[in-house]
Amino acid sequence: MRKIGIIGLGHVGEMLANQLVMNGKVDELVLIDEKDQLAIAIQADLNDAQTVLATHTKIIIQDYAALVDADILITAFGKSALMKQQPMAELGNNYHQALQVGNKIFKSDFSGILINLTNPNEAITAVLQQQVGLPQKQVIGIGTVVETARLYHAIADAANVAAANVTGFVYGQHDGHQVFAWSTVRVNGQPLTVAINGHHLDQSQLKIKANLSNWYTLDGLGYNVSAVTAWTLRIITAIFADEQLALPVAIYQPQYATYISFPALIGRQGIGNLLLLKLYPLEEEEIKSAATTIKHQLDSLKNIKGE
Ligand SMILES: NC(=O)c1ccc[n+]([C@@H]2O[C@H](COP(=O)([O-])OP(=O)(O)OC[C@H]3O[C@@H](n4cnc5c(N)ncnc54)[C@H](O)[C@@H]3O)[C@@H](O)[C@H]2O)c1
Repeated sequence: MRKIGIIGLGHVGEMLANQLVMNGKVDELVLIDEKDQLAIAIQADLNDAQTVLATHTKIIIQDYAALVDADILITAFGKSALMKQQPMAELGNNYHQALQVGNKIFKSDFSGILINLTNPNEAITAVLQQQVGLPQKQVIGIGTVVETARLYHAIADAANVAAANVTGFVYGQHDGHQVFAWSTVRVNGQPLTVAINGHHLDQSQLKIKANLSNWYTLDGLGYNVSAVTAWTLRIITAIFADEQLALPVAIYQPQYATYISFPALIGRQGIGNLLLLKLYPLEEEEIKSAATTIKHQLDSLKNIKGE
């Protein structure tokens, strides 16, 4: 039996629940939000939709105790409307929510893999890991997975190839101190220093295009939802199938002594081996600097702890 929990049923949590149920990807789904009526509404709506499906998902709502035997828990609580002010504007609010939610998860005796989507991603993942008390390899953030996907999209468009032909990673801090590790990027095995499918690709243009994709989405919708949902589903599949899939998720990286977005293998155990790739010295420096930014963000939380 596959059992998943989702905490926070806003744009992202609701879409994720919808995709999991509609595609028959889960046998039991636990849905939790601070708004009771929202959880009741989503449960009713999904159960109505299930009348046409050949699969069935048992949907449980507002019950932390039901997480005890869940395989995977997604945290997607927050207040994404704050991001219109600036990318890290959710920090104070989400920190307080993370303390409360983390404590309730701890009391539920949940022992599976926690995937955190809440922003600021690396910092909140670190806070949740502390609160929940699970081993670091079982507490993962979505990190720079979506930034990496945007880079694939930009390269695929510029070189007229499929995004699936692109590999490589953006490291660092989601929505903040991102590090585009060009040394890791390949298109069908070729580095960007050679012509790709007859196209000479300009790194700074690719970076602008990747960031623009985020800008267009936020400008028109006011939030991001489809890409993060699709990649979370991809991670869920990798966990259930024990794939050892490499993605730049937010993980505890001992070398930097902090949670940071860094490529690692994902499987049934959560995080397996980290990918210690040979990067350009400048990239190494930038990752170190991103780690410092994340540590400062975590330090700043100590000052608001007493609120
Ligand atoms: N990493 C990414 O690529 C990415 C992409 C999109 C969103 N996000 C982040 O994911 C989070 C959710 O995004 P969204 O657009 O769905 O937000 P949203 O504001 O639409 O919804 C958040 C939901 O969380 C609920 N909530 C708040 N505090 C709670 C608590 N203590 N317990 C239970 N529920 C609680 C709210 O009631 C609301 O329904 C945000 O932090 C957002 O920044 C990350």
